[in-house]
Amino acid sequence: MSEVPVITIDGPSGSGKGTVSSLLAQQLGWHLLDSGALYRLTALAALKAQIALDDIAALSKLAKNLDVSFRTCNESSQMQIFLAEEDVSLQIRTEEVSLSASKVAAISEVRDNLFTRQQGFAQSPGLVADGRDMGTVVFPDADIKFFITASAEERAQRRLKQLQAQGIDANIQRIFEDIVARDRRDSERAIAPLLPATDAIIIDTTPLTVDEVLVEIKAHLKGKGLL
Ligand SMILES: Nc1ncnc2c1ncn2[C@@H]1O[C@H](COP(=O)(O)OP(=O)(O)O)[C@@H](O)[C@H]1O
Ligand SMILES: Nc1ccn([C@H]2C[C@H](O)[C@@H](COP(=O)(O)OP(=O)(O)O)O2)c(=O)n1
Repeated sequence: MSEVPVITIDGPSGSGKGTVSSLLAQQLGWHLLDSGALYRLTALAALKAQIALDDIAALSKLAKNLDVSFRTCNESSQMQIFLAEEDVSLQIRTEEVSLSASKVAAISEVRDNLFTRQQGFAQSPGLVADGRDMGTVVFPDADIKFFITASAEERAQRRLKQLQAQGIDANIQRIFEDIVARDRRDSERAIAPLLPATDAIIIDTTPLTVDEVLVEIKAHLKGKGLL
């Protein structure tokens, strides 16, 4: 067990881990770590500074010195993400940044330089940590670990709806292919690959709504005395 209670929620793109982690953190009144955002911010900062995605020395320096802050907007309870005082909450979600983030995330020096920063999010009264390696690498002693997944087809459909709701024109075949390619890169990389921790509770959300996933997670939290 960790000093401050930590819940880890790992899983592939579009499994719903971001939605579920954010709702759970709000409902518990705990802190939230969106670790994927740190990789996205590193990628965005590299694109802005025109640093090549194979320049390991420059990228790891960028990750180390990233000037980022996460702020909760009082009216909407939505998280706003700032890079050097610029609100980049939307910029970090573009396809270009998503693709670049998964490349940057495969560099071990970048991961090492983001490690301590991520652990610093574990503050009282507790932390919900969302990512790929929260339960395996960053918080191996977490109080409870979840790995949430869904079929690639379902995840592509969810992403399509999400983009359409934002008024973004999208193509289901392209989204599906991107998801499969990103899954492959995230799972096959040598360092911190996308894998459930051996002690993770695995939830297949393909047939479930967000509320049903939360109900299932909370039942496990109750069982562990965390609720
Ligand atoms: N269980 C679910 N059923 C249906 N849609 C979901 C479910 N979980 C998440 N979604 C929707 O799918 C989209 C992707 O979810 P998100 O939380 O961003 O995934 P991730 O963080 O794993 O990439 C969002 O629009 C979200 O509202
Ligand atoms: N702990 C983490 C979190 C994300 N990553 C990688 C995986 C993805 O390619 C990028 C972006 O992650 P993010 O969770 O924001 O992406 P999705 O919302 O799941 O599509 O970073 C990682 O390697 N380790």
